[in-house]
Amino acid sequence: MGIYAMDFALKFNHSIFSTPYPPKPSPKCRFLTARCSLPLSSDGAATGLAERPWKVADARLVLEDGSIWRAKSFGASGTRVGEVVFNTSLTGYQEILTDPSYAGQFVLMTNPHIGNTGVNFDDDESRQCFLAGLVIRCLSIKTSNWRCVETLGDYLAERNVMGIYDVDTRAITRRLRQDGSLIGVLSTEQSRSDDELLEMSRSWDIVGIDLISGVTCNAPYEWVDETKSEWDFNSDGRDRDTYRVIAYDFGIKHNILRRLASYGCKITVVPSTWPAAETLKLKPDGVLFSNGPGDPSAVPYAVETVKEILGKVPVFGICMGHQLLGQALGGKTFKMKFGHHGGNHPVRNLRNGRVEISAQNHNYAVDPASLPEGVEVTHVNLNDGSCAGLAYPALSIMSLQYHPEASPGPHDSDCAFREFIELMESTKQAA
Ligand SMILES: NC(=O)CC[C@H](N)C(=O)O
Repeated sequence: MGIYAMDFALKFNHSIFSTPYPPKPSPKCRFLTARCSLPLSSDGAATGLAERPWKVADARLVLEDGSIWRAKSFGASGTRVGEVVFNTSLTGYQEILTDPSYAGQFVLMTNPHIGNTGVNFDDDESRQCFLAGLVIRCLSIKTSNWRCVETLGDYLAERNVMGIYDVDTRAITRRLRQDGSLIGVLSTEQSRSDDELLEMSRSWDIVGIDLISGVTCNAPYEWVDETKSEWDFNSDGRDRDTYRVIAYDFGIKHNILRRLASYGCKITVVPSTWPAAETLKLKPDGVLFSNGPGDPSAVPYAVETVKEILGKVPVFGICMGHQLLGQALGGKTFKMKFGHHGGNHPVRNLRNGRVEISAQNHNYAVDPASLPEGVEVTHVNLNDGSCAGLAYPALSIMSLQYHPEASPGPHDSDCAFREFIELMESTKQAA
């Protein structure tokens, strides 16, 4: 970590140190004093993350546009190819690392300081990290959190995930915003030439690949865990009837399941290829189509399953599930320039006019103009006007392009789960 980063860390933590902000001239000396007195040998050695004087740039990120970004590696070593996307979340890197929707992608965090809260036992959103790698500006040399059990670097190394730091994430983000998503190759292998890595990046594409088959579960299972009481922020689900929900796992995040359970659902999670007929045989009150990685046009089998279920039971689609619903209704999806990835995207709920701050992670979107009459656009992304939610009341369909379960938050859209419960309730009563 450079002096700039340490200055940032100290300014950022000014309230902890009770120093005024902006600091008066004298604290400048205190920054340097603090930096020199960092206990590198004790804490540094314990975390394994101390920047040693001899750590030099040992990794390259080669983008398909021909740019080469030298960086320092942490986590696993090797060579990986993937699509580079930037995420603007300030918190939640553990949840992001374990969101299966990032399969095939390098996640670049725009927050310049990552790793400071380490990794804990509770925050994984799936059984493993499926992403291609992590790209960050500064790797925290210390961890500080009451739940921390491990450093970010150790966590990634154990899971064979590559990370790089000391790279100009701001410059790469500006390039992605200007030119759109880019494929990149990350490598620590000095034996590979720049040209070889560039060729690799240019001969791979995320479009048209079924990434869901690599992340879905192998067999159906029951899910019972609710949001833990110390974390629950909404008691809406208490004292309700129970609803039997089948959740299609296209890369499902655990917090979707926890929120459904907290709202009183009895959930069976099924693999992405689970036949619609088997689902209907179980006579569920509702079906959830989950989030998931990659191109929704590359999984026609999933669209067929959705089609067979529509109109027979209330359904809720989240992110990939929303895109598959859009296609099943006859609409089209398209790839966005650089997508939406972050925990701070404003969305307008057109039914009640309310603005929700939402967590988002998608590169594709449904084209509302391609949808048949009767399908209602219920939510709009306020950053670019793209479709953020759909409903088709005649067939008891609702869907969101973003994440109502957002973990670690924001929680503005949690009410979508209550709406799904109400959809199942009203359908039950009408039967
Ligand atoms: N989070 C998701 O479900 C992502 C959906 C899809 N993979 C996309 O990038 O648009």
